[in-house]
Amino acid sequence: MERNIYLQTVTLEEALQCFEDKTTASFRKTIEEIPVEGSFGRITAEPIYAKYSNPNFNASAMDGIAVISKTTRMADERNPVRLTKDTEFVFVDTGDVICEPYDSVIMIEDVRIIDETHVEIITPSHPWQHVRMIGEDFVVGEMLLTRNHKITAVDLGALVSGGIEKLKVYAPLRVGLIPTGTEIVEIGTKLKSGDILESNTRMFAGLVLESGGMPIRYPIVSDDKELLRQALQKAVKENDFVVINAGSSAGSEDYTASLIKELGEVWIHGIDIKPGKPAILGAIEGKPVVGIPGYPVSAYMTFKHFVIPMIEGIKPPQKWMEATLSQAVPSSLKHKEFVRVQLGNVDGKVIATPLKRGAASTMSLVKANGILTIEKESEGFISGSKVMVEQTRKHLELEKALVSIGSHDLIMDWVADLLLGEKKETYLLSAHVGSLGGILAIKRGEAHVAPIHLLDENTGEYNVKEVLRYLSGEEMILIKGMKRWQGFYMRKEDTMIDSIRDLVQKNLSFINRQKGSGTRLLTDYFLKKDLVNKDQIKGYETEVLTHTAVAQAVLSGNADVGVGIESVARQMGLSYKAVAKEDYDFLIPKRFMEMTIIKDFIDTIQSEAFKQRLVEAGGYEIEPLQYVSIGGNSCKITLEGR
Ligand SMILES: Nc1nc2c(c(=O)[nH]1)N[C@H]1C(S)=C(S)[C@@H](COP(=O)(O)OP(=O)(O)OC[C@H]3O[C@@H](n4cnc5c(N)ncnc54)[C@H](O)[C@@H]3O)O[C@H]1N2
Ligand code: MOO
Repeated sequence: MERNIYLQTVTLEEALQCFEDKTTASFRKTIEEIPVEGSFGRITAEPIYAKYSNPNFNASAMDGIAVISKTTRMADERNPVRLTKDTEFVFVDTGDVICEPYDSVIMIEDVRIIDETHVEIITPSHPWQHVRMIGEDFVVGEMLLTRNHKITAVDLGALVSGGIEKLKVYAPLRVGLIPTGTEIVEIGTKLKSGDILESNTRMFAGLVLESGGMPIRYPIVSDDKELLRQALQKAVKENDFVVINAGSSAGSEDYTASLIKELGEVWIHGIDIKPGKPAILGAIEGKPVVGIPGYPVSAYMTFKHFVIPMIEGIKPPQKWMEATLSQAVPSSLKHKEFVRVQLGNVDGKVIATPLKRGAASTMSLVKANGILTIEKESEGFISGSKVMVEQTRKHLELEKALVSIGSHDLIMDWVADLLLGEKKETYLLSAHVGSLGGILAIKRGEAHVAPIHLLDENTGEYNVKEVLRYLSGEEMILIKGMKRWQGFYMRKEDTMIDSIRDLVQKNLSFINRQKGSGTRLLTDYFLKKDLVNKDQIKGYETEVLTHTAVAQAVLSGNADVGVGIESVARQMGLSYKAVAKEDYDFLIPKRFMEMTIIKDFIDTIQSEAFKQRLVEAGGYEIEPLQYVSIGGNSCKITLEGR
């Protein structure tokens, strides 16, 4: 069995430098001449000069009459000047040619029509008044665009006005994309256990297009060295740049590095970054070849660092901003790490909420609008640290982000969707850290809203006590009215229970929620009520962060029973036994209540469309909203509905 152990790693900076040095010598861009109509988004290969002036003649800028300026010099209120058609004036419209002897235009509003052939004016018209002189915009021979300029829509207008029919641009870099792996299958295949849908090169194709290149995607190649060799040789022949996806690490069937070495050279294998460590940089026949690690986030990171700048010809500009971390991000000291974050603006402070760290988490890429870099040999950051974050979605305005941190529920996804559907501007960023985590985020000024459901066992009341306990200083609004059902998740055949006691008696395993979540509190309340000790529960120590993760564990057989909301049980087709109806409240600092994003949020949860979704999902009830005002150690209900 052939294995390649590559643990020789270099820093990202060294790798970038090496790649840049080695490729500029060997790698040229071809230039092509194309019609102007097809040049949008292309990069100019030479400066472009106007063939015509704009305008190309003296043109009237207004509807009116063209006059000879010197004949109007004496006009005033008391001594109007009378002009005769065709010798002293002609009627002109905007854009008409102004030619000798005329040199000036008077707007029609300022002309008194006397008869068919005579007009009078009462103010002099100075030379070139309301005339766009030849070349006013640009003159023949003037440079319209420099070289290395990416052609935009407005540039197209200027080019055509300047008479440019064809222009020289760089041929888009042809980027060959080879997906590899015996377990990798095309979209449309019915998945068997072990199959993985080929998604990385689809993402790459998008990234190549976004950067102005031309993606050429090849069929999936299984882990067979000969087939891979053929695919690689073909791609090298047909492209300027080749990307091989997966097979980069130390597996017994990871051939990428050894093949590139056989056919060309490998400069680097292994970079001190996470995700993205096993990346390979090399060349075959003078064309750069990059071996990309298979995990989607690793794939994205290496593509972003090594392929995109090569396509664009320049390193794309980065936009950095300072942000406060809402959760700790510890690091292992071993690599430079890239953590995907959600950036939002709370009270003028940019808050970065870290997303899932795993290299296989595609959703962390989908949800992120920023990337936080943790340098090698750094222990990471504690919650509340000020960090610099690279913004990845510049079109999203942070001011429009409604930051929600707290308990998990599917309804937050529906709210997000409805906000963008109906309000179109406010977008929801929601992080699931449990109810207590939500209250603490509000306390630290890191969220606008916290969805919470914390039961007070003694009174049966929800949330008020905990809000008072942590947030007695500032006035808070607790929006009440949402109710939801929680119960046991079970598989139909074998794991049916009616109570926690049954769970113990039937010796079934449990999947728990994290400490600080409302569902964990509810579970502990069931235990107390049924006089069951947590040590009797198999799996009590295994925690996950969401209802969906609990349901998935039960569905897959990794656990037998869990506690969660009804809507998720229905969505995932699990058996379910209802046990408790709880208040799912929204905690909002009073000072935010007048913000548009908060008003949009409240409008949305009161909308018919939202209620409709609750009905469709099942397991929810919504009553007219009540605003409970909590602050200064007091609690009063101030408003009913809106
Ligand atoms: N013993 C070691 N094992 C691994 C190491 C290591 O240092 N020592 N590194 C790990 C790291 S870090 C990464 S990253 C991965 C890279 O793996 P490969 O590039 O060899 O890729 P595969 O093993 O073929 O695939 C891994 C994984 O990636 C996903 N994948 C692959 N191709 C696609 C695709 N076209 N579309 C979507 N997803 C894809 C899939 O989940 C594969 O299972 O190696 C670790 N191992
Ligand atoms: O480099 Mo791997 O990408 O850390 O997962």
